[in-house]
Amino acid sequence: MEETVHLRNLHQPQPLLVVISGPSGAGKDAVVKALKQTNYSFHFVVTTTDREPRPGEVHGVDYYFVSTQEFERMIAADELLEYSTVYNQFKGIHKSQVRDALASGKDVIMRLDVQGAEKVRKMCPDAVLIFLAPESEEAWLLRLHTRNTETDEAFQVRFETAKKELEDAKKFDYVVINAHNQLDDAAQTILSIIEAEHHRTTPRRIQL
Ligand SMILES: Nc1ncnc2c1ncn2[C@@H]1O[C@H](COP(=O)(O)OP(=O)(O)OP(=O)(O)O)[C@@H](O)[C@H]1O
Ligand SMILES: Nc1nc2c(ncn2[C@@H]2O[C@H](COP(=O)(O)O)[C@@H](O)[C@H]2O)c(=O)[nH]1
Repeated sequence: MEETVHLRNLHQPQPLLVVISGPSGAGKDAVVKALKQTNYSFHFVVTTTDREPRPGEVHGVDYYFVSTQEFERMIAADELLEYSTVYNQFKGIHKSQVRDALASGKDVIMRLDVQGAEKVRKMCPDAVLIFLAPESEEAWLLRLHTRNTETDEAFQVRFETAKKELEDAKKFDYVVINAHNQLDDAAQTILSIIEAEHHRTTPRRIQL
């Protein structure tokens, strides 16, 4: 009698939880936007925040904008998977959003500051952590200045925080350089990482 060969069991990709992190101005939002423009189908986690929307930001697309009181209610009700105070404002991720997306079989991508990424690592060791970084200090400063969304004081806080965050890059699984005017290359590298992750012999298993 011939032995059965279980080829079908060899490749069974599981949905990934991918965290894109890195210092302010590294290009996290830009790279997520670039990923959305590719054929890759994923769920982008929309963060809830109590900060005011910036011009052009859309509720439900860029963030869920809520009052501080509503955010505090979510914390008390234990509705958030992760939350942090980032530059004096609350940022957090609703558990149900992530669970529903993973249950649908889609990869889930979230962009978090570095402290948030570390919290997700503790809660979910099988998450894929990607540290996005600019290629030089000059390019990075130019980028942050060109975006023109911070006061001088806020800018300085982000810059000082970023210097510390760079030291944490080694705790991540991957580092991707988002070189100036090479955004599509950075997005492509992230897609390659995700593709490779789907071919692991032992798939990462996300349990929340
Ligand atoms: N590769 C790149 N080349 C040139 N400009 C870029 C590149 N990547 C991003 N940018 C620009 O740099 C600025 C900062 O990018 P972005 O807002 O995506 O950073 P971020 O990491 O999400 O920052 P924050 O953490 O403060 O939200 C934006 O104006 C964006 O358009
Ligand atoms: N810890 C978390 N950080 C988050 C989350 N969503 C976004 N962020 C990060 O906050 C800063 C500031 O963002 P901004 O839009 O106000 O400039 C930035 O680094 C984001 O990546 C989150 O859910 N948790």
